[in-house]
Amino acid sequence: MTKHSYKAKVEHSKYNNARFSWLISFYVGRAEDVFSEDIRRVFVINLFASVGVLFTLPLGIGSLIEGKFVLGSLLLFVALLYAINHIYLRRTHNHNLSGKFVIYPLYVLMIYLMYTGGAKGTGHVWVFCVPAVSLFLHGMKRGMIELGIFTLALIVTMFFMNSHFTEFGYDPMLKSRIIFSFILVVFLSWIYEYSMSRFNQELKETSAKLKLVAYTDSLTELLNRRGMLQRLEASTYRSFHLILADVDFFKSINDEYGHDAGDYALIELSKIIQTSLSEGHLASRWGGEEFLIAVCDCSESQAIALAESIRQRVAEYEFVYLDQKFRMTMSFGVATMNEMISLREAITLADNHLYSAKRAGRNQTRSS
Ligand SMILES: Nc1nc2c(ncn2[C@@H]2O[C@H](COP(=O)(O)OP(=O)(O)OP(=O)(O)O)[C@@H](O)[C@H]2O)c(=O)[nH]1
Repeated sequence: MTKHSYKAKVEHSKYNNARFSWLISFYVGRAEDVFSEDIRRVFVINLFASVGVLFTLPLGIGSLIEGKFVLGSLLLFVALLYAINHIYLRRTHNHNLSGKFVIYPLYVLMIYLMYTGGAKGTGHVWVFCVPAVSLFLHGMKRGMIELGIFTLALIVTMFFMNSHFTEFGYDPMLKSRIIFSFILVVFLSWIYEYSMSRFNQELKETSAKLKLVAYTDSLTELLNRRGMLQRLEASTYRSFHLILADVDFFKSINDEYGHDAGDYALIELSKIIQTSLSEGHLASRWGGEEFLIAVCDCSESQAIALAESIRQRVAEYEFVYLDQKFRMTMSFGVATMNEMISLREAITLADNHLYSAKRAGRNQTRSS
């Protein structure tokens, strides 16, 4: 990475951190990727747990003051659970388990509210928050199954149990409408969750495609320079060998056989290079007719031997394009990156050695 692009990256991340600092401090204080699906889930569950505490705590205290001991205790218990859950999530980021601590107490609390009628018969007004939370936390399939069971539990509680709900004067027509409007909210939440998950999926696929295009050379399908640098910079290897290879007199191939034949030759060369490499080795199209190869887990002499074997395979290969046949050679420069020699320095060294190979007559490998 150049100094300039590194500085730009740091500046960009500072900007993002400042822009989203309230979000970051709210959920986990982790700033690498505020848009990842995992972090979005952690954020929403944390937000829900906080809002849950804000609602259930005063409602619980209010119910206790009104003398509703069971309802008040249940609300305070849920508030406590959500507060603990919030702390647990901040520490572990385990949103799968934490989500269960949010949704199951919510189901129980809502059924209890429907059964008792809540404060002055208003219990049912809270039930409409369930579908969105359930579908968000458990996804469309499991969320819908749980919502189906929950709806059945609501119907049983409202119509077939001697619930206190009846005491507040709700006639069957009104109760049916509450159930129907609940089902409508389930349906609307399902549509929303469905379109969101489709959108997220498409976003992920597009992002993967864009990354592929940004890091791949379209002609040879090898990594391009950006892709190779990114992989080398992200590598955990402390030392690897770089082989810079350049086609000899490629301009004359283009001039003599045409640009399309030149393109075909580059594709064939990339195949020869790729089939010469072992797993874990990287090959890239570094420039026009230049290829950069990175090999690790081997000695410098093995890297030179690899360059030599590719050189020989290319020299012996007959390129056939339409009715034209031609041969080509390549020159190679080998250098090593290690604790003493940075990636940039190793690339420059490989380039210098390649230049030496060219000056010495081409079709050869040079190293330090
Ligand atoms: N067909 C084709 N030609 C390309 C492509 N990219 C670069 N080139 C050509 O590669 C040639 C490189 O020429 P030079 O830099 O003079 O090098 P050279 O002729 O290989 O000579 P030496 O490297 O000194 O042996 C130029 O003619 C470019 O047009 C490409 O994608 N397709």
